[in-house]
Amino acid sequence: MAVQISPSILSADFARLAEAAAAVPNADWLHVDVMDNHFVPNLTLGLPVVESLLKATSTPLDCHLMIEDPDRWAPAYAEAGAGSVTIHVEAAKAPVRTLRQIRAAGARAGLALNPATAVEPYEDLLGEVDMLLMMTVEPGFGGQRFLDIVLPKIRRARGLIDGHGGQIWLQVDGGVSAETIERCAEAGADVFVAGSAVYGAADPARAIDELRSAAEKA
Ligand SMILES: O=C(CO)[C@H](O)[C@H](O)COP(=O)(O)O
Ligand SMILES: [Fe+2]
Repeated sequence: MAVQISPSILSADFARLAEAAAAVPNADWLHVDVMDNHFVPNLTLGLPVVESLLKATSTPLDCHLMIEDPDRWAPAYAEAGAGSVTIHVEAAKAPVRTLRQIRAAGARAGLALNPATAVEPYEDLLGEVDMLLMMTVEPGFGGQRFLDIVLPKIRRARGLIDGHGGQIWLQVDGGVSAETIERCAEAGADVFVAGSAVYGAADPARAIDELRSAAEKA
């Protein structure tokens, strides 16, 4: 699978989100971190902002829901037009139903795992997902340090995906930079979220090009 880069607008200026989207025409996705101050200790944005962003950009939205009740809210993001909607296994009470609802609404269905959550118990859900998201920081904030301890799990997830034989993407999120992206790619990731490494750079589009070539080299 070709490398895909999904810059996280968490590190952009929330008063200028349309400009943040326009600054990265070479992005494959725009990663939107939805946080509710319950599942994670931070509060960001929700459905109304996603609806406005959808009107402001043609780049597909990759919505990462860090919320307590994804079963209630995830389908609405898909119905609104998000290209991908990811729910956390630690939060979902009915993940199979919710993943099916996301797909039925026309979006790609993602399943996210916190750094300490093992992937093996979710092997039977692979048929329900289009993407696995491996958190490489504890969710809640941008700009954190990449957790190397997640790399063996990324390798195991790659093995499970390859064994499954489907077209499941493997995303990494948290502390992904020019310095860490090669390790993620070597471990088998193919979709890379980067917030501070893109929006903290003087030239966000150039930062994406650099991340992409580093991942492609690995
Ligand atoms: O889900 C997230 C945090 O919970 C963000 O997507 C992630 O942290 C991106 O920011 P950075 O690349 O700066 O780590
Ligand atoms: Fe995220």
